Amino acid sequence: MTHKPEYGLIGLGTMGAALALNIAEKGNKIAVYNRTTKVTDEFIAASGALRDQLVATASLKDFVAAIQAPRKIILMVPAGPIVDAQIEALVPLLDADDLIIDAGNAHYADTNRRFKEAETAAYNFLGIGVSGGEEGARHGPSIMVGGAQSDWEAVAPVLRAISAKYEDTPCAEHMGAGGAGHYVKMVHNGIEYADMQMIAEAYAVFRDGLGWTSTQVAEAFEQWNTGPLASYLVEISGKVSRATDPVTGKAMLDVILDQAGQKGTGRWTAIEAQMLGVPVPVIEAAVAARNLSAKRDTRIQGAERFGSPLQPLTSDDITPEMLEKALTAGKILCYAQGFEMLDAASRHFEWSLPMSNIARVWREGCIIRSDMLGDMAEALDKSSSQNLIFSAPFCDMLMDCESALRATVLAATKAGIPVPALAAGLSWFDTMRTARTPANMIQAQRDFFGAHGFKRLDDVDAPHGPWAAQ
Ligand SMILES: NC(=O)C1=CN([C@@H]2O[C@H](COP(=O)(O)OP(=O)(O)OC[C@H]3O[C@@H](n4cnc5c(N)ncnc54)[C@H](OP(=O)(O)O)[C@@H]3O)[C@@H](O)[C@H]2O)C=CC1
Ligand SMILES: O=C(CO)[C@H](O)[C@H](O)COP(=O)(O)O
Repeated sequence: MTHKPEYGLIGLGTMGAALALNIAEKGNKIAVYNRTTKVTDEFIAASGALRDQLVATASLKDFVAAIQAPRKIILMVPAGPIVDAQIEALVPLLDADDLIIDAGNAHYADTNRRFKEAETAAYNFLGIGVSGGEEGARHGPSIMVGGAQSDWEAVAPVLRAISAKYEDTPCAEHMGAGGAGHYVKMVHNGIEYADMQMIAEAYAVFRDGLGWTSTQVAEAFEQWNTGPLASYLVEISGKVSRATDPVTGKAMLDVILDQAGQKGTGRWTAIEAQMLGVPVPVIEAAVAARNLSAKRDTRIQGAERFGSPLQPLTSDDITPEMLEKALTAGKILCYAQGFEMLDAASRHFEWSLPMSNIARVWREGCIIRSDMLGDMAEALDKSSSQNLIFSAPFCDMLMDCESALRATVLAATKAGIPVPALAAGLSWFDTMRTARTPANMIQAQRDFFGAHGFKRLDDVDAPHGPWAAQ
């Protein structure tokens, strides 16, 4: 008699189908269910040698019945109300001790709420962030787990087995209780937005400033991927720059509309950073840039009304080497902001986030994987709360790259090329090394119009200004 699978997965879309095959390939039988049965049939038909590991079901009732209790059921459906509806449909069919694992990009607050609902209804729940896109889900994603330690331990062998490996170390870790896993995934995506935006800004300097072709841009990205910027996003930027459109024969990038999509995780990161009072201006600039990109009609109207600001640049203004250093600085600054946010969240939500292990889990499998993360993990091992810009080797790297970042922002500004994320990184860095900011002016203004009071630099006990007398 064949054993029933312990695992089941609902939602055979891009991520769910790949994850189910990954789980099957690692020697686990898995039951699958999809709202549209035709998709299940096609998935099974294409499953090849893994067919015997898969148990296809056509109803939720059959799906639950096909799994051995205590069941481990992975949801890979769009985040939000669909997850709630799926849980609501599932729960009446479950036994106590069954475990629901939401593996989509849920908002951590929804995940916290779902934990409470699970406690009341007596099933177990995990919220896990999965990164790596379709390829990662199929062959090794980075996995960030939130929930009870005992539930993590129940699934850890399988999650570790399917995860990406960095020198044999699985990129799957328990981040903490409740929504901790989804929170870490959210910040991962915020950094992803910032990383992508800064690469796009470098592309803009090449394309609009130096007049480079996509092939020339591809060469620069390919070169950069052998140095400190070595990362998945730089690698794929080289690939997309090199690609040719099979329809027109033009460079692929030259036929793609300049409106960036978004599902919301970057925006959530910016909002949550504001809630914590942690500045993440590079991420905020990246989110704003996506929003601005969407306003194409207004931008076209602006170009017609005000004229394009674009001026050509020469190699006297900017070189690929300078841009590489500028991007290196920008990358350090945006990761520093992301980790500072995670440290603040860890304390605020009392999660004890494993800061250096977050960097380790991101070394492979996920979209922001990059060579720099190994050094970041070591720096966070030494001090998990000190901002990364103060840690070796990033302190020295920033000193080395700062002038190139400044020159890049200056050159781009002179040429009329918007570089909001790089400029935001530079301003943040400049502020972080300014012992006396102009915030004394803001304090004086606040006191003038609202008697809000201020602290003084000296010991004089006079917390208000002489405004009435002015
Ligand atoms: N794509 C990516 O690169 C990544 C995505 N994610 C996250 O993973 C989750 C899934 O994303 P992805 O695989 O890309 O999405 P897809 O759109 O490819 O697949 C969605 C799946 O959910 C099912 N579904 C949609 N609506 C409902 C509904 N109302 N009730 C039941 N099932 C429904 C679909 O079934 P049907 O066939 O019937 O439509 C399909 O199986 C999301 O939370 C996403 O943010 C996380 C990391 C990376
Ligand atoms: O989570 C991911 C990778 O880590 C997804 O690819 C994410 O959906 C991309 O976000 P957006 O659609 O907002 O660009």
